[in-house]
Amino acid sequence: MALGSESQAATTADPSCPPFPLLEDDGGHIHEQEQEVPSGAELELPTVDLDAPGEALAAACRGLGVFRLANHGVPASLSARLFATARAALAGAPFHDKRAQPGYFWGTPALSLRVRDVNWVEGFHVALGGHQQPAPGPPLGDLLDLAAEYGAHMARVARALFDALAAPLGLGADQAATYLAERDGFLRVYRYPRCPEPGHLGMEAHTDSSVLSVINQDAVGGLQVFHDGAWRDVAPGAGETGTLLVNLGDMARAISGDAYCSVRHRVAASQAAERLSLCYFAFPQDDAVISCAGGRYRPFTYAEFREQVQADIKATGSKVGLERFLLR
Ligand SMILES: O=C(O)CCC(=O)C(=O)O
Ligand SMILES: [Fe+2]
Repeated sequence: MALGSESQAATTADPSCPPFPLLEDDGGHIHEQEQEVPSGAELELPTVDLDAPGEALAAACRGLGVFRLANHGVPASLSARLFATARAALAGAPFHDKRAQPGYFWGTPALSLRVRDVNWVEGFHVALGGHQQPAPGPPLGDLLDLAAEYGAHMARVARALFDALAAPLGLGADQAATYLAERDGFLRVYRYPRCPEPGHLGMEAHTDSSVLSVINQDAVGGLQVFHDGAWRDVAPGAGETGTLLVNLGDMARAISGDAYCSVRHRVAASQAAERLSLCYFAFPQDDAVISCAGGRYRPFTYAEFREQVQADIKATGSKVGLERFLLR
């Protein structure tokens, strides 16, 4: 059931693609456990209006933990320019050039260390929050400039959503401020290249460690949400200039005492079309003590949580997450 040889990683003919390992003769064994889980019908998501989030937001957070966001105020022209630049920087550049660029990654090493589970994805990790980046030439330099402008919109959106979803939790002013460091989040610019064979995931199943994550995707689709015991497709909607998609992460679940849902999700790889997405993640401040009266978790700092996740991934290849902090 193992790959013939990890050293025999095959590349596709496309020079923009990283050397993703392909299966040799026993196609389809990857993610066999995932594939035992049934696939259900497409999942309808609720829509929240950022101008009037109200009860729709609270219901979406308590229910699915994922929703579409309308009236988000991100200019369609900014989104379109960012996608075009991302396409040029990823699909339009040879792998050998990209791998030398700051922030470039492929195969999501942060989520899995096992070669056989490598994810069919590449991208750039862009730290927001004013860290001085060396200024590379175009198209990556342009991408970073646009990402900074887009990141400011994401911070605005995240703060507005957080204040609305935190209100019913009765957080103090200090908690409301430190539980979301919206300007210090990061942006991942993903490209899921066309995959030459079935049985691969673009991104394996996980919950986000964030407070909340905001996904902007093209019209290709591939995102799936685990709901009622099945993997359900999420329609991409109108694509890059339409509604955004928001999902809550582990920190929203912890500060709400499990009232809010940190949704399990993954991305299917497609043989038919490549997919681009821009994902923004907002976290608590590193030293924020996450606690919830009557909750199931012991108080922990966000830095502690992040370090535990990294340690678990290093030791086992997978994230354990909040279970690690359960009160004994
Ligand atoms: O590309 C996407 O739509 C989702 C990516 C994702 O789930 C993640 O980066 O955590
Ligand atoms: Fe995610």
